[in-house]
Amino acid sequence: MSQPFGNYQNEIYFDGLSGVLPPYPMVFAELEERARAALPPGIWSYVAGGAGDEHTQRANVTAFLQHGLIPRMFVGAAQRDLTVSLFGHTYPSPLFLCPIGVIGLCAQDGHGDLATARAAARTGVPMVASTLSVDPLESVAGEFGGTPGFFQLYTPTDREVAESLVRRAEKAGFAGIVVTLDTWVTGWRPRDLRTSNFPQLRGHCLVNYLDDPVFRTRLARPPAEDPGGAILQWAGMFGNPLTWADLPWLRSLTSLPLLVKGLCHPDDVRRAADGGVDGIYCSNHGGRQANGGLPALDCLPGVVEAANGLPVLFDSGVRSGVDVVKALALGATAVGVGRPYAYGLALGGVDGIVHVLRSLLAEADLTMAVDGYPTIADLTPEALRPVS
Ligand SMILES: Cc1cc2nc3c(=O)[nH]c(=O)nc-3n(C[C@H](O)[C@H](O)[C@H](O)COP(=O)(O)O)c2cc1C
Ligand SMILES: CC(C)CC(=O)C(=O)O
Repeated sequence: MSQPFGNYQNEIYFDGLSGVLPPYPMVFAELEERARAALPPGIWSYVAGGAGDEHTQRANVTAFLQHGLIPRMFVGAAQRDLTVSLFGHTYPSPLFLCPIGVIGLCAQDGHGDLATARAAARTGVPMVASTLSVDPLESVAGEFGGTPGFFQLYTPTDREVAESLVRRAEKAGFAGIVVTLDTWVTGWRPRDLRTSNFPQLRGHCLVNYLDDPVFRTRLARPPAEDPGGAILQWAGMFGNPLTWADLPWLRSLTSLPLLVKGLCHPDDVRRAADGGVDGIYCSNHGGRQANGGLPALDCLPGVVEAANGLPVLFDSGVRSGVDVVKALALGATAVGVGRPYAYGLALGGVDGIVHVLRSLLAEADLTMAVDGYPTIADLTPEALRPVS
């Protein structure tokens, strides 16, 4: 049995009774509103924004409303089990922290990557650490405590630099490599075009390249002497339009578990599985990359079926504990928290992230208790009906 996450509710009640108001919002709408006020406008619009008119981004969220949980009685769900086994490690809950490239900049001290890793250590919720970080991947992994996290690779076109990043992630103790496939080019993002701060934001998140011994051999002069040259060198190798022909090479890069992020089509899932990946990560990048697509949740059942038993990580649109329960019922092995934890970080650093995670878990746990689904195994598509 995992820890009773619902106890967080009692803690808040008792704090409230002793006159200490909960310092952070309990629901996403308020979290978002307060983060908007707390973050510098350019960072806010970058994090909150998406592709085109953001229809897909909104649909990711509303898709959850199309599914209703059916409560079951006489189940006696007094004990719940939310533990999940992933690649040989048992995590206390099915949540994970999505890779967020500029998460570093959402923290008041500019070290949001480290803060996220510390929140992972405190909650047992693993972090998928982005290549695009403010803090070096070795320092991030150094904060994981007993919660092994994953390294998300943006694959540079320079294969030796890619290999070096993976070697470093292995050496730093990451538990797996997540290769993101849907962002080799940035989508059409009107909010970023309006604020035109995207290049500057990215420029702050290149430490993993600038520190990399192989990347540095590609530079005429060290980054400290010629920062502009280093950024240009990086920009020239960032976007790698990978094809299926690259999968054997990606697979050969590591013996760690390899996951591919951004898969929504069952045929792609089957082909990736045939190519030897260890896990599928179903996501549409939170609607940041292509507008006009299906909500990621609608793709999940097909992905799960095609994955044929491989673990399926899911993100895009998760805003509540009930959303977590629904994604599990549709077959996700683990459910990713994206923007909500960025907002928690902006409001309260490590404590803010921990609060967001504990709130999601308390709501998920209590929903499973009330609705009579005590374990994740009990959550099947049968637990859901379409909302008319
Ligand atoms: C500001 C921001 C930066 C992101 N950076 C990355 C990244 O570096 N690598 C990656 O694979 N996904 C990145 N993502 C996508 C997330 O991993 C995830 O797919 C998405 O946030 C899920 O959608 P949601 O935030 O609406 O729940 C980013 C998302 C946001 C909001
Ligand atoms: C486009 C990348 C540089 C970062 C990212 O993944 C994102 O902003 O969604």
